Amino acid sequence: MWEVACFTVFLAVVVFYLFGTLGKTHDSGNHSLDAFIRKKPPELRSDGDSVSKASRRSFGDTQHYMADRGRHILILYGTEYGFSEEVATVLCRRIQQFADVNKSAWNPRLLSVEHFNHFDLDQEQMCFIVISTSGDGVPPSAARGFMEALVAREQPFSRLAFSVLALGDSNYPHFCRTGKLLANRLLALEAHHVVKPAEVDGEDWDVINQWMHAVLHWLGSPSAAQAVDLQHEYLDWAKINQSESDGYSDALGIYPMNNPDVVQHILDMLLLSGGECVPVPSQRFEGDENGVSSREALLWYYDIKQLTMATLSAMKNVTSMENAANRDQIINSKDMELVDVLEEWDINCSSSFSLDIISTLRPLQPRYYSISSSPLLDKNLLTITAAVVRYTTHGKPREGVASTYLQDRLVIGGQCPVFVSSNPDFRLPVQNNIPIILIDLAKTRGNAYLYFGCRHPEKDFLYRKELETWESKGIVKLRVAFSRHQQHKVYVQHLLQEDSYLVWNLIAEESAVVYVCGDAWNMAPDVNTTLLNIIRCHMQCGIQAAEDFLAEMEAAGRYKKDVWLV
Ligand SMILES: Cc1cc2nc3c(=O)[nH]c(=O)nc-3n(C[C@H](O)[C@H](O)[C@H](O)COP(=O)(O)O)c2cc1C
Repeated sequence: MWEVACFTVFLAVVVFYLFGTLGKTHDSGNHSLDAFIRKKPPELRSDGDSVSKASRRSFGDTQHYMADRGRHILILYGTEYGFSEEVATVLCRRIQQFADVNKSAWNPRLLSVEHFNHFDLDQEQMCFIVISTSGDGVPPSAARGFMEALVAREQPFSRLAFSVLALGDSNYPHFCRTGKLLANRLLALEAHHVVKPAEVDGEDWDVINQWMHAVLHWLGSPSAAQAVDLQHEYLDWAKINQSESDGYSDALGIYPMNNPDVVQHILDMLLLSGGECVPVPSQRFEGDENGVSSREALLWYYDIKQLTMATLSAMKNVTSMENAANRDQIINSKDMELVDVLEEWDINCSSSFSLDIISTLRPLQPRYYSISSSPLLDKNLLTITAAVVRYTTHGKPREGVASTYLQDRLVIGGQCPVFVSSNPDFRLPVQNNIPIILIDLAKTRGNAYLYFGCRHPEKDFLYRKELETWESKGIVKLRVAFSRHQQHKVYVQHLLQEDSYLVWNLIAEESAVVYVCGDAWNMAPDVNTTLLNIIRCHMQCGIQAAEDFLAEMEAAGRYKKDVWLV
């Protein structure tokens, strides 16, 4: 049962704050906002240890990064929401431990593919890449440049050994597409894979662990040592400090705060005062060297809703719940939150156990909201439009972390940690005389045709006033599909089909650009099918030719999607 209310958040002050403080140090306080702001410059680490910071290099380091000799391994990650980074960090730590235990010379270093200008795969001999798929089967935005550079590259790699761990979600039509493309591209460029690539559905740590196990097994084999020269060249990382901002801004990443009442309840059940010192997940945040209080950690740094298998396994060891079937039911139930398991499992807490539990939790991820304002109107104002998520499962009321934080907990005049995340592909055409067809997206210019879908004119017709004003001024031609207003459901694809001649004419005769924005699960595939039907009908062709036509449009940047699972 979903109760959804929409509202617009104005974030002028917040954004000013972000730009005003990035990179500066903060006086200590209850918590420093700087600590939350995701760093844009490259992350360089030789260890994946989330607690020890001794060997972590600051972004200010400009010395030769690979100053230590050894058998170098480059671990790359391409991430949108942080999970690839988390997995790559674990791999880095395991390789480091493996090298320590076996007294071998493996020397891993971890880097985001975002900074592909700062590493040179021609200089590398062994590279493991963890990369997710985002949008509608596209690379994470931070990985686009890297992927494009690889696609454009013609020269083969002479000696690169690699393996790819592709992260994804099989609920999406293009499962793990980026990782698969990447592995194929590297193979085509004559790199050779030394460990079978793997595809991970969601957070399936069994598959992740199997792949890491295979990586370590390979590193232990004589052929791995032979593959890598000990006398590896040094790379110069002096350029790494340069600002990488490209000025694009499409979504606002918000680090939300968990519900303080729920956090208090968890602290009570864990028998913690809230003042104990807890390390912050350093792979995500630049936190306090000495950790933060357990209350602050649970409020700002850790995900208390989506549990990891590590958390459940740790709790399983100390539960006094006898009934294994009930326990397993909880483990298998995806929407059990920390508070539920603590309540139902009758956990025997000790303070060290409680602190260990916290460190097994996933780092709290930022939530992304499309920016719904234009800098052309006011460059100091940034708005987002959010639906407040409240629902019921297992007989309990639940809430979305970020949307309820914005509505219930972030007070007017308050500050909230944010950063801007770009989607450079989802842009208006450079030539402004080209018509555009916008599907489920409220953004207009010139000859714009907007197909907007919602449930009911009185309930969720967002920006109705603005859109109708623009329509009356001839700025946009508006078509609205209501799914719950009349007896029959009407969706945007039905309106596109009705307007088949117009749509075809715009695409074929006027080189229109089509933008699809919103639901990745139903809407985007249905719109895709409708466009194929329109193409088939007007070109009098078969499905393959229509698919080729649409693929060409996509490759030419004339069919763009910004879609997500709702
Ligand atoms: C908006 C959105 C779009 C996604 N699109 C795809 C997709 O097309 N194919 C896929 O296999 N997984 C897709 N995923 C799932 C992610 O790849 C998966 O959650 C992955 O673990 C995220 O890793 P990251 O945090 O490193 O980006 C998508 C996830 C989101 C939130």
